[in-house]
Amino acid sequence: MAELSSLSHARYGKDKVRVLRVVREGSWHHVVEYSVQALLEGDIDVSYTKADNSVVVATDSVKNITYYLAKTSPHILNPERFALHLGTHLVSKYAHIHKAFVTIEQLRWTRIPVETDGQSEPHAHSFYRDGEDKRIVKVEVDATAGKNQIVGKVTAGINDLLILKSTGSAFTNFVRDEYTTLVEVDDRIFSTSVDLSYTFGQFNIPAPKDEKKLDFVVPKAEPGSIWDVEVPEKARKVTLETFATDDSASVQATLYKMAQQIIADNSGIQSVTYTLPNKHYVPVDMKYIGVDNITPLTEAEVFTPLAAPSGLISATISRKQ
Ligand SMILES: O=c1[nH]c(=O)c2[nH]c(=O)[nH]c2[nH]1
Repeated sequence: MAELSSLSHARYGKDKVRVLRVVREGSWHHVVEYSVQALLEGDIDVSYTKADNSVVVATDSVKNITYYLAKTSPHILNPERFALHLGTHLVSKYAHIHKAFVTIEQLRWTRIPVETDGQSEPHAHSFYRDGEDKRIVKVEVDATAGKNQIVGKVTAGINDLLILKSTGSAFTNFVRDEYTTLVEVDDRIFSTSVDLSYTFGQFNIPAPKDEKKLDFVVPKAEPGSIWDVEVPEKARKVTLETFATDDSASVQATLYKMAQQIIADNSGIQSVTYTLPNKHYVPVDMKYIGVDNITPLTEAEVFTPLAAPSGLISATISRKQ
């Protein structure tokens, strides 16, 4: 049996480490809620092939390290930096672990606006979930070339940002043949659930200098770079505003405009991927109850969402070298 197969890929760690962290600046509190996945690669083959656990940093320990850094890292409020800090610690602490893959899903907690003296002010310690979209950060920390030559790679973005526009969207001039039943429309509902990810160019990470390998140094934050904390909010804003204002010829054409704008705005971003389901809303034919809701089609007022099937439009747009 042994000669027939070999281990070609191995990676393990902890998934769904859920953490809410409170940072107190006096009475002004910050909160973040993350679900963290931290996976390891390295000289771990014998744990699979020889039942030798001496190379295994237990996934329970990976969970404990995640909580330890959630408590101690000065970068906890920023998921990119926290993920890089965690990954850098893992590859620095363990000689035989060469790569760490950290994925963070961040849930929204936004300050509740409270009216005080006729002015709406964000509350100091009360928050609400103002959207089911999540911020996603995927980090690879690679110390394969040596513990003093650590390389970081980051892809970040958004999942599940649900949007809809009731006009400003057309779909015409597509292939017409014996399979075509779709009618051309110059006005329709356009709804999608945005998954966006953008990838930064790789960068060097200084090795932690302290004995416990807990140091993590953040360099100067050039605008549009991985260290620029404004990038995520800018990308979300561009996505929403382009969707709202584009006179859409198709999901494809609007997607391309969003991605182009993100690349133009952020010099550190190398490529942008959107995945956009076309969540169809169909006009209801109400003739059977004596109401005309569908002539002309562009003036339909009552629609029903079609759960399935949906279109699925995806593309990656890359910066020209
Ligand atoms: O924007 C669209 N792109 C398509 O590729 C497509 N296909 C379809 O049936 N409707 C749409 N809409």
